[in-house]
Amino acid sequence: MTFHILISDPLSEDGIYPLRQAEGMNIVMETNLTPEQLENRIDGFDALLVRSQTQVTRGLIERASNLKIIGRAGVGVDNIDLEAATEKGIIVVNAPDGNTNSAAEHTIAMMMSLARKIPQAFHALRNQNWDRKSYVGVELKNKTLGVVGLGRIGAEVAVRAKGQRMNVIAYDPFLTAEKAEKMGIGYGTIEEVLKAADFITVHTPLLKETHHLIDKQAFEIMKDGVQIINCARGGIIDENALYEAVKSKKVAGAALDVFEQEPMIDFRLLELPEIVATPHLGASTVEAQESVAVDVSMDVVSFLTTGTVRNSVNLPSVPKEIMAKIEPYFDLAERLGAFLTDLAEGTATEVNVKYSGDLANVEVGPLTRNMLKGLLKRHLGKHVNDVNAMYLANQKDIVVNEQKSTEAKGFTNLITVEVKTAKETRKAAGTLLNGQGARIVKVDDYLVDVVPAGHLLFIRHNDRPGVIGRVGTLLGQEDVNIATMQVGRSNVGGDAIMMLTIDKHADSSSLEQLKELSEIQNVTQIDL
Ligand SMILES: NC(=O)C1=CN([C@@H]2O[C@H](COP(=O)(O)OP(=O)(O)OC[C@H]3O[C@@H](n4cnc5c(N)ncnc54)[C@H](O)[C@@H]3O)[C@@H](O)[C@H]2O)C=CC1
Ligand SMILES: O=C(O)C(=O)COP(=O)(O)O
Repeated sequence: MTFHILISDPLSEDGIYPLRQAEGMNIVMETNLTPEQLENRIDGFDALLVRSQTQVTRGLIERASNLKIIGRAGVGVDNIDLEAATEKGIIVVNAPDGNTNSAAEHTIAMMMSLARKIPQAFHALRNQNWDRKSYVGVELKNKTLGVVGLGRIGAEVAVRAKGQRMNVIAYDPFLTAEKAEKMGIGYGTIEEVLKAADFITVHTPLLKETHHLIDKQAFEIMKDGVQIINCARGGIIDENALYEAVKSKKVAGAALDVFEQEPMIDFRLLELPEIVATPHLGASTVEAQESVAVDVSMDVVSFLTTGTVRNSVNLPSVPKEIMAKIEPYFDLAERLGAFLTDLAEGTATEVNVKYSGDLANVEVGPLTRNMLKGLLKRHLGKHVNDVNAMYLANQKDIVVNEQKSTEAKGFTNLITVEVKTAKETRKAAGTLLNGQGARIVKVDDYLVDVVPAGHLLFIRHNDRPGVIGRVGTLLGQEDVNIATMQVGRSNVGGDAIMMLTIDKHADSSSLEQLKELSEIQNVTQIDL
């Protein structure tokens, strides 16, 4: 089998060796495509690898009928329409750690350039202007650096700034007093940080919530003569507000690596002598590029060949050791979902899944997604997978509840799925028997022991002498061989069930004849 991989932004050749070494990878590198050319090119590719340049829009995703994985060789995924990818069941992975160091070093370099006006002085010198008066800077020592966003890069910047003998104060919604104390930095609300700082550096992702986080009002509460650094994302700082704040001397200078529009088309900010800038070079080191390309290539190979990834952005990551525990149950969960779709009459409005026994102590999200995949695939088709199963369930207004219990009624593990429709509530429970594989052990309130595979008939009837024989005879006449049969009843002469495994799909006329037999209430065929 050959997988087709399109690399549409420049990636380190040394870093993509996991792709080059893997068998069956057809790698196409086309890094100069226009958005239109890319849209016309994408169909047929299984994987797309990008950096920040390629805009992976909904339009592009819609044209990518075969795409399974988008790999972002870097951190920020704001150039990828995650919602569209998730809806289509395309997994998005990134390389969150590989460029942290380079981005932090670049931030410090930018702050020092800004403080000592190095780019401006160099520019003057280049123009043969020996000017020592215009480029008097300020020291970093004893100044306060405000860090907005203390994640991987923000934290590395904070550590380095302390090395410059700066005081550091940070704001991050996840920053605790203990962590701040451990790092030897101060913390506060965003307002407190903005008010206290001589230099402010932003390190948040670009989200709806962080768009124009630093706007006109934010500049107003800052110290006069504050200096700003942005090596995170254009758009976190409102460029128009920054322009005005620099013009009015509120802001003494700004160092920018990233811009609202990239590549830059409006150079107005750069006309201000207080601005220093680089064209999004934070991650542009040999080391970072190799590292992010290796990480993302490994995930792409791993996903295409084994279905597992380490750094998914649109699917919660599960630690390897937990994955090893739950993976054996994926198939059972999916089959239970499929079984109940066929069993329950009407469309599911609520699905309750209960994990008992061993499973109560592990992360079960992936199991629920597999169960939903089985449940939804019947009606929504092959494109349902564990990436989009939860999204599709939400979209169809299906309420999904998870429950856990250490008590497993004699089994070491048990997955019980209850499906509610407008018409009825149906239930099935399954387990993995040591060495014997998956079994459905309960349907509604009846105990059974059925391998969840092949062609099944679930029959509800009245517990009367001769019913079982009549079913067997009729199926025999219809040339349908019964492989296994289980019976159960609520009480003698009451409601009863038959659960048959048959060797082939029974046609609808056979099912109609079965339904016409006296004492038969209902017949459901389930193909797993
Ligand atoms: N210039 C460049 O070439 C590079 C830029 N980046 C960008 O740097 C940024 C940070 O990357 P990482 O540190 O790896 O990400 P991260 O995910 O480790 O850290 C982001 C932090 O921002 C915090 N945050 C979220 N919303 C916030 C808010 N409203 N206010 C304050 N904090 C908030 C989060 O809690 C998190 O701790 C991203 O935007 C990334 O795209 C990353 C690498 C290179
Ligand atoms: O990793 C990130 O978020 C970056 O901004 C790096 O972008 P790039 O891969 O250099 O286009």
